[in-house]
Formats: sequence, structure tokens, C-alpha cells
Amino acid sequence: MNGRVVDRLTFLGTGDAMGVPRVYCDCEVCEEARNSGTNRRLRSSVLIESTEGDFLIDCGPDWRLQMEMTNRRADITDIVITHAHFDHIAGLPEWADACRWQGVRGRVYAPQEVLDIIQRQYPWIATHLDMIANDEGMTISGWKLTPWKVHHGFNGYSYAYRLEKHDFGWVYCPDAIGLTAEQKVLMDRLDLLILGTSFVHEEAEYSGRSVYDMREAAELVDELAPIQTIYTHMSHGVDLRQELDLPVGASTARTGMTIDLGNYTVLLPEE
Ligand SMILES: O=c1ccn([C@@H]2O[C@H](COP(=O)(O)O)[C@@H](O)[C@H]2O)c(=O)[nH]1
Repeated sequence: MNGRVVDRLTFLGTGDAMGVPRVYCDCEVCEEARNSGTNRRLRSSVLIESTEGDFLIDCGPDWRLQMEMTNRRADITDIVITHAHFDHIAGLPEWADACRWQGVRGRVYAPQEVLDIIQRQYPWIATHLDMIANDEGMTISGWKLTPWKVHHGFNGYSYAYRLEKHDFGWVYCPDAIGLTAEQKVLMDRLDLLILGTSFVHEEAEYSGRSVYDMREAAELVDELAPIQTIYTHMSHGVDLRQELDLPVGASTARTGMTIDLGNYTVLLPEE
């Protein structure tokens, strides 16, 4: 049978490193997140599902809850990591334990320098997880994936990923600021850009900042002109109840929101 098959991305988390509500904070957005939940945000991560296999990008401290919420629980065997900050890797030890109890090995993919930090932080997890360097790029679930290093401001560096399959190209870049021309080369001709924007307008001194705000992101989106842009990694500085002034084609991610990654037909095996 021929069928229209499309890969699907689900936002498992759309928050910054502290999530929303911030545990110490009584601001209006954090209170709303506590009481009703439009602004409740887990740490940023996405699930990609396809007929060729499923994988996650990033595995933060909310991983267990995210697996329960999506009813995927512990059946994910492949996770790609953008950088070794706790909000992107703190779920790895728990995932390693889940692999242990199920008698399976998980696979973690990241550039070697990121894997080195993960192994220093959690020296025991390689017992249950294979650490696979992807500096030269990789293919996963039929997606050609290319990593490159991006500025993460005050917090150092992160990696962004470009993924391509059947002429559909998208980038996942949750933690970056002040990208150089060189760091934007792989962001041309995009069907979808997923970009971290921690605040609408971040007042803090630039030298202490680490992620684009929505004003700066609008300039980047104007320059790159992706067909669609979705903002993620949003802190308590973003109130999703308000109407936000976003560029054409841009919107904000919500937990559980799904996006089709392309639209193509493949030959499916006969039943
Ligand atoms: O080596 C480090 C440096 C920082 N962190 C933590 O990562 C987050 C970064 O927050 P952003 O909102 O992405 O800028 C912050 O909580 C730092 O404490 C880290 O884990 N490792």
C-alpha cells in the first residue's frame, strides 16, 4: 500500500533552564503557571517520530515526567544532545537506569566535547548507554543531521542541529545568542526554524545574557526568512496569555504541540 507518511515533532518542554514557574518566583507569569498553567513550561526537549524510528533531542531534568505525559515511558533508545548544561542532560542518569532495568542499551549522540563533559558529570552511565560522537554529522531515523557550534553568550557554547529528509530542512537551536555569519550558514532555506527565545525583551546587560530575546530573534528571522519559525526555551519573561508581536510565520511552542516535518509519500510494506 502506498501511503502519505509524515514525520512528526512533539514539544516535550518549551522552558528555559529553570522552567516556569521558577521555584523562587512570585511574578504574575509564575503565579499563573502555578495556578492555571498556560505558562507552565518544562525544560526544552523535542520528540521526533517517524516510520524509521523515534528519537529525542535533549534530555533535561523533566525527562521522566515528559515520558509519562507522552505515554512513551521508557521505550526511547536514541537521544541527541545539544550541549552539556544540566537543563539538557540531567535526565540522562535516570534514562540510563531505565535502560539498565529493561536490559537494553541506549545511544547518546553529541559532539565529542559534549560527550566528554557528560562522561565527567556522570561517569557511571556509559555502563548502560553508548556514547556516539556526531561531530562529522550522522543519519538518524532517515534524517541527515548536521551539528555546528553556536555562541551561548555568558553560558559558553551550545550546538545547533540542521536536519534534512525528503527536501524538508529544519534547524533546532534552543540555546544561542549573537550568531556570527559563519554560524548562520546552515540556517539558509529552512522550512522550519526552532529557536530559543528566553524573554520578549531581556533587560539584563548583554554580557550576562545567553539566549536570544524575541526582539533580536525577529531580526534573525527577517534575515533568514524560514518558512515557519517556532520559539521555545521561554522563561517567565514570556506571558503566553498576551498577544506577542511576532514576525510573519513565527509562533510560540506549547507543551504537547505537534508539527508535521514535511509531507511525502513512501512505499509501505503490504500488510
Ligand atoms: O557549565 C555549565 C554552565 C551553566 N550551566 C547551567 O545551564 C543553565 C543555562 O541557562 P540558559 O537559560 O540556557 O542560559 C543555567 O541554569 C546554568 O546554571 C550548566 O549546567 N553547566
